Amino acid sequence: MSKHVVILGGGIGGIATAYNLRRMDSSLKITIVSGRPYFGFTPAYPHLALGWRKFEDITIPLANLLPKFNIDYVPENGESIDPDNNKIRTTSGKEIEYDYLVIATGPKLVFGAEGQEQYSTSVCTAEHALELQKKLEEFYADPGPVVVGAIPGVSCFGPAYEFAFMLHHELKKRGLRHRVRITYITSEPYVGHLGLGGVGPSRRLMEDLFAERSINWIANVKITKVEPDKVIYEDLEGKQYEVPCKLSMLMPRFMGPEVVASAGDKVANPANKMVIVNRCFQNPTYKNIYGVGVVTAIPPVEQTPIPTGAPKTGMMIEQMALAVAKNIVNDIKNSADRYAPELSAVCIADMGGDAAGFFAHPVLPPRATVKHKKAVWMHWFKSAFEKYFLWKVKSGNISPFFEEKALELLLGVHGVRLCKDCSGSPGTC
Ligand SMILES: Cc1cc2nc3c(=O)[nH]c(=O)nc-3n(C[C@H](O)[C@H](O)[C@H](O)COP(=O)(O)OP(=O)(O)OC[C@H]3O[C@@H](n4cnc5c(N)ncnc54)[C@H](O)[C@@H]3O)c2cc1C
Repeated sequence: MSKHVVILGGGIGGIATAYNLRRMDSSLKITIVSGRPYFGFTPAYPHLALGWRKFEDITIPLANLLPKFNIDYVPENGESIDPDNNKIRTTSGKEIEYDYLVIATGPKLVFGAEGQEQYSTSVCTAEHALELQKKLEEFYADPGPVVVGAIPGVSCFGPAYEFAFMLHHELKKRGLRHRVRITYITSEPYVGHLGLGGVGPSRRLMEDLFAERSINWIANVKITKVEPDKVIYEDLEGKQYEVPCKLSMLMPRFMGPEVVASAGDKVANPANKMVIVNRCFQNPTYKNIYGVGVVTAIPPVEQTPIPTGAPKTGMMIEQMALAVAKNIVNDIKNSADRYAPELSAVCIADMGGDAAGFFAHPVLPPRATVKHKKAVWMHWFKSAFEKYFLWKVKSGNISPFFEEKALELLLGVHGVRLCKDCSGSPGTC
């Protein structure tokens, strides 16, 4: 009888794992369980907030898409996991048995500063971005100071930089830029750290980009409170300061959702409830459970005075999805070969007219390759990549051979590597 792989989550990680599995083994039964009825291209959510994209441009309904590739779809969230009996329960109480479980739920958002959820905004989901779009329309009619930034414990800083740069661009276009003071406030020890310990000259570059755009910055501080008209932060000595604002967009912290915690401490990291995985993204205790994407527990790149985490970018997630699919298929075939993702990070901060890109390979230093580029073509590249990624999702082929070849030739990235010993922390193979 064919094996059943259940995947929790229909985002970048879940879809990429499902498509890789389908390509590698046409006989597998694959089920995606995901309460959000669409695939959303998360990197375009800041663009959605600014009205530069429509919801329909960057989302694809799952119910019609997945059956085309012989993937079953359950339009509900997973509520609990019973790892000893190999089954999950959905929010409606349906029990689904699995031979292999891939947890790819993305993060639970933690709005850790007092008043953040109430008085600030976010671009982390399409719904948040649409809400922000409405607020921005009111804001343009009566503008004032803006704070953009990240609270302590954030791992995903890219969207905050992007939003600050893109808002600058939009305000200029509307002839409003001179009426809006923009301040970037962050838990990173310096701007351009990005949760990655910096990438080449990212500190100098980000400082220059902010200075050229008249964006003030305050780094190495803890945002503690948001009020309707101000953001309050604390320095390392605990001294408090406030910055007035009419609008703020602050990145929340990420942790694992309740469904991961329900599987117990051998699956959920006690500190952040993310999925405990080894180098090959397999849970060390329950060997038929894997993690892919933002929900996996990866150690920070370095300790920082105010806690920050390592971002899990799209390229890293595609590499995780490829390794996990290979490992599941090899396990079924009784092959001993196991693969670990290389974990290479690409961050492209769109700035409206141009964009700044960074490449770190691998993410954990020492790095073999570090590249950076700021150019007009990078802006067009990011927009073209969005269309290309959505095409991949629509066509059911997430890892076309030409993409693998191009990454190998241009960046020296192979995506995954054969791993002789899976034990050990992610990114160390
Ligand atoms: C605003 C933003 C911009 C970003 N921009 C970039 C970028 O430009 N470049 C880049 O490389 N990376 C970027 N990232 C980082 C990363 O690529 C994205 O976060 C990416 O979407 C993560 O993919 P994922 O599959 O782990 O999670 P998601 O894409 O969030 O997908 C998770 C899915 O699981 C579903 N789910 C949640 N709970 C459950 C449950 N209990 N049961 C079943 N399903 C569940 C969710 O509804 C969602 O559909 C960005 C992140 C954010 C937040």
